[in-house]
Amino acid sequence: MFTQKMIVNAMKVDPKANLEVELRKRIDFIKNMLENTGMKHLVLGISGGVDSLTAGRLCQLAVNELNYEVGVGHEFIAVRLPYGNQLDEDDAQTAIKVIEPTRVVKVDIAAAVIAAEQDVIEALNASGINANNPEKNDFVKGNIKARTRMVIQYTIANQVNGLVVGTDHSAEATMGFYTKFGDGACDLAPLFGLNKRQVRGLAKMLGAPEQLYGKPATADLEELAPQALDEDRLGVTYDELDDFLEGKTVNENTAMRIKNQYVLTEHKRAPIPTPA
Ligand SMILES: Nc1ncnc2c1ncn2[C@@H]1O[C@H](COP(=O)(O)OP(=O)(O)OC[C@H]2O[C@@H]([n+]3cccc(C(=O)O)c3)[C@H](O)[C@@H]2O)[C@@H](O)[C@H]1O
Ligand SMILES: Nc1ncnc2c1ncn2[C@@H]1O[C@H](COP(=O)(O)OP(=O)(O)OP(=O)(O)O)[C@@H](O)[C@H]1O
Ligand SMILES: [Mg+2]
Repeated sequence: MFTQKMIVNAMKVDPKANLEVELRKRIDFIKNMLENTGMKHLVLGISGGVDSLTAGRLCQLAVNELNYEVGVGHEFIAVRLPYGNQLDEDDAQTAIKVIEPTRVVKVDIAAAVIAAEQDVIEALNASGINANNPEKNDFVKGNIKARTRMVIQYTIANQVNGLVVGTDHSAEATMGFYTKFGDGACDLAPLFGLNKRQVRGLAKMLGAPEQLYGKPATADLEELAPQALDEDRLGVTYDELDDFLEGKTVNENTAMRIKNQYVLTEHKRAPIPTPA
């Protein structure tokens, strides 16, 4: 069993972090990734949530600095990936205004997601595997959405010879609250080492309005529960998770829930098992 201390050490959250220092460190990290790989483009989906706003603005600041310091041609491509009409589209547009990305590319994922979902359900039913549970299908379809967004971001990265940026931070990583090889797939994860309140703090420093830096987190993947709050799904609040990751004492049931979820999702953070 993992102890709180083991999880805190692995998730690398500094409770005394100075956000000015964190900001500089993360912009430099992104710049170094571009310099070391020889690539000039960064690609990231912008949802309307605080994580992608923060990571997106860090990317833009990194390419702006590189364009000034080492030469032009560095770009941040913000990708809008709605599933049909997005309920919080206004927030996504506000995020884009804050980020001021080099470019915005929009791809509606609905057709691709529906095609994959329907074809698989049909094939499973034809093979004798019952795939007609509406709740399960809705949950599984949520993961298809996250993985379709991954496919599109990598398609753009392939086209422009760029890197895909991830938005995973330490609160999300602890709970494994992401789709394996979906939004969990990326070439760099500049928010890792921050808990959720630190991500919100960075967003505020970067000029986000309160409506975005204080916005309740939603994966927004379920059609049977649009805009469902992460906290309802996780069974713990981000404040509790953040406190846990800062080494503070939290309610015993909460601590147990976090530790259990950390164990259950260890496979998402670990290298792929091989026989040798
Ligand atoms: N012990 C183990 N060792 C190795 N592999 C293991 C495994 N257990 C499951 N697996 C594999 O992992 C799969 C399950 O993982 P996965 O496919 O990720 O699916 P799962 O973890 O069941 O679902 C993803 C969760 O993340 C949430 N999410 C997703 C995307 C974005 C956000 C957000 O906050 O924006 C949140 C989503 O709401 C849902 O609760 C299994 O089907 C299996 O292939
Ligand atoms: N509709 C969307 N358009 C573009 N990218 C998306 C969309 N939905 C999800 N993503 C991508 O998947 C990532 C994971 O979603 P997640 O909900 O964890 O982050 P967020 O929406 O940025 O912030 P929050 O967790 O506070 O809602 C996003 O950061 C973004 O890169
Ligand atoms: Mg979100």
